[in-house]
Amino acid sequence: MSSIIEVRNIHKAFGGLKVINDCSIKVEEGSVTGMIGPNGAGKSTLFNIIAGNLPEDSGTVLLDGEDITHDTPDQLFHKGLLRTFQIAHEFSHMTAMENLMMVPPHQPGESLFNAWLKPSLVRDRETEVRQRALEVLAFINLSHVKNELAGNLSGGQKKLLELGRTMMTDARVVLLDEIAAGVNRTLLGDLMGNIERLNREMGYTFLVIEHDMDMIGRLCDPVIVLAQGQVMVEGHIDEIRNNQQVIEAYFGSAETAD
Ligand SMILES: Nc1ncnc2c1ncn2[C@@H]1O[C@H](COP(=O)(O)OP(=O)(O)OP(=O)(O)O)[C@@H](O)[C@H]1O
Repeated sequence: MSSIIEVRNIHKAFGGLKVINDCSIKVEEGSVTGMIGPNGAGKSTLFNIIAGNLPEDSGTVLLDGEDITHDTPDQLFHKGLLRTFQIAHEFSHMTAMENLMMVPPHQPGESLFNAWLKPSLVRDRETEVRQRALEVLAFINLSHVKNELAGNLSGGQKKLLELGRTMMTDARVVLLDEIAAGVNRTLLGDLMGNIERLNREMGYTFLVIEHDMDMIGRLCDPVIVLAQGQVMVEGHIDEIRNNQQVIEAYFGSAETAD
């Protein structure tokens, strides 16, 4: 396997606080790589840098060997690197189906020029997008709520919809930031099953920040442990759980490594 994402020697400080400290990681293509670490370890900061939401102080991020350090989230979206975001306020007033149909980039329907001159193209494209949205809803088991406003969905259903949005485009790498938080066990099972299927059947690579160790244990291999803005250790979850350094890093924080 080759690296699809490579983070090289990233540094980031907020004022005098060094949060990411010469951090280097590799995410292998086709993997579901987990990232764990005590509160404040710098996991979200590193995610934000990879996803183009936060500038680094120094260092490089590569996607398939291409330097993407200064790409915007929109540019990364077009290159197939996405992160899930909570459904924004304005989207909560749209149905689950409409939320999915909003996603595709370069939708010809958005262009007045196309609407005037190529109405059939717009119609074809809309039919295609609608069809894909229906397939995504079936895949994520939300067909029964397709006409429900996103704001009325349960926490877990919203997470499924967020994952579904990544399926409306041709994603290659998806960054998941604590998607298990507040999701009930049944829907969490659905969510994990979908991540596994997207990985196995559609070749998605995932980088997952998660505090839920059951989810990390079931889905992720390898697991990277971040502490004080650096990689402390990387390996299979069983090695991580028994690693003395990791146990000590968690000791005294709100989380435990078991
Ligand atoms: N925009 C910011 N301005 C100042 N300090 C920040 C900013 N963002 C994060 N920090 C600080 O950087 C440190 C790392 O935060 P980060 O959210 O990356 O950690 P984390 O590993 O994701 O933690 P958690 O598991 O609690 O989400 C923390 O001390 C945090 O307070």
